[in-house]
Amino acid sequence: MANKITKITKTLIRHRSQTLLTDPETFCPAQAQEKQRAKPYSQVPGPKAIPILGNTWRLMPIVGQYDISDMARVSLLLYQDYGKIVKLSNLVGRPDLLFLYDADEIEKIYRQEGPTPFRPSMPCLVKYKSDVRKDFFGVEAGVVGVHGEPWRIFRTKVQKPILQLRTVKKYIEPIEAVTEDFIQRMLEMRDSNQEMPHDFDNEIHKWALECIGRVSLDTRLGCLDANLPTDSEPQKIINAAKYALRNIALLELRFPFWRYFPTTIWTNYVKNMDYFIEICTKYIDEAMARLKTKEVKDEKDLSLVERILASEPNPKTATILALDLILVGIDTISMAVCSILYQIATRPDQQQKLYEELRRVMPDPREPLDSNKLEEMVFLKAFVKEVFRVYSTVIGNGRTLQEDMILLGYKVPKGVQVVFPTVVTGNMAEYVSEADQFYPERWMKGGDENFKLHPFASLPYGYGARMCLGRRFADLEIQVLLAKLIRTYKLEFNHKPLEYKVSFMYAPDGELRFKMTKRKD
Ligand code: HEM
Repeated sequence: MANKITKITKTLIRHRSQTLLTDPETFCPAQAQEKQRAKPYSQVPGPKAIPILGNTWRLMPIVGQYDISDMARVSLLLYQDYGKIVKLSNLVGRPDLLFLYDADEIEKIYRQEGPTPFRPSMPCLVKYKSDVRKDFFGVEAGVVGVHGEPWRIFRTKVQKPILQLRTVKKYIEPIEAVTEDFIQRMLEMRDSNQEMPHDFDNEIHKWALECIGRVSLDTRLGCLDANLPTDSEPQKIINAAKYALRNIALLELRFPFWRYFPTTIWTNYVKNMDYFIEICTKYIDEAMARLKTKEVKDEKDLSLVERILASEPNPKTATILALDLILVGIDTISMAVCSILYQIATRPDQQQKLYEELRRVMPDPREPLDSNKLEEMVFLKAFVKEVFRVYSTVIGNGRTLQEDMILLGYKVPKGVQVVFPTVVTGNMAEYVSEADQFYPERWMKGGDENFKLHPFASLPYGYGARMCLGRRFADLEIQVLLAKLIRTYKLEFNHKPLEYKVSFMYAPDGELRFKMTKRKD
């Protein structure tokens, strides 16, 4: 009998300790209490939905109260009207959007995400990859618009070479060469007032495309040639990229007619995407042919594309990667550059500080850049971070919850798309001291220690396993351009101040007629 009791007691103790280890609520009573006290999801504040059209009408042209091009202001309005957690529910054909303006809660979501974070973006790209061109993409459809295990497998294959500093450093020289050509083009483009043409943003697009072509297709596409004919290949790629990205917001946020029948925007979108596949296949096949005849002694001699081709004999992987990099790597970087150049041109004191740093690091501007010199440009990097904080090029990031969570005291079910409006949180006094001041030094070591800077308030490249795959190249391209340009030229903007708008990215809206004059030394 005594034996039986001991056995039962032991079983109970084992069961109890297992429960303690596996059930977080028993393990952490505070969590259990939080869950008990949490309010239902239905009580999350937000604009009221109307029958049939739900809240989608709010994003429709004319009748809608929110203009997509004003999305940055919309996310601020939602915060001002409803507080730190706002639900936009009953959107036709898509799950609820939950806007979250609390950096601690954003941090909680990022830190708890599992091995396959789900970024709710680009349903039209998902349809294109998984349905319209399933024949081409198959299961290994890349990283953009791909989720779960297929995303993890693809990302694991390409992540190491693309994020390795060793690989990125190899591109300082090629990016510098592209940038020198671009600056030469800028000089040629100046009008009699030494100002850039009205469509200078198109020129920045060409520079971005030339950089991404060099990195992801191992080629100089020739976008910076003067008098590029409108039907030339590079101009066609630029137009296609612009079209695809600028229409994604319309396709995704407005009433998704394209899901039910092929609208004009959708049909053109598909044509553009098909064109990208054609271009990427052409250049990757050429790179493969070159690699086959190349004598390789060391992996270090290989370019990024060649490293991928060497490890993945099916060129499809390199082709799909190139496609993804081009899809997200042109507009993001060129809009970021439009914004950064506009800020440096309209802030002469900051430009002077940057110039002094560059003169110190690059006493002879004709000498090539290297990683040590770039490392020393601390003010330059801080300036770029401050532009991203105040004018977040990507206005927000997001995650689809893969587990139920308690956020700011509400029970939020899995499947809800949580939006992190970086453009608002990066400017909240609660997270950033003197948030309304443009102060790059806040990002520098040895700055004011009492300055608050919540690490999750401004994350221009996202966070975690799904973070921007091209961030190292983006940083490199921006640094090289700013360093080369401001070391030798003064940039001014002598026109009416520009407002920022969202045309997929958040950037100054208007003609970037910068005045460019040579410095004396
Ligand atoms: C300043 C320019 C750029 C900004 C602000 C930016 C920002 C971002 C952000 C916020 C994400 C989402 C990250 C997340 O979910 O946590 C992202 C993803 C991504 N970015 Fe960038 N990006 C920039 C430039 C580039 C460039 C130049 C490339 C290509 C060379 C690139 C390639 C990608 C790719 C492939 C993804 C998807 C990663 C994945 O889902 O696994 N980005 N970017």
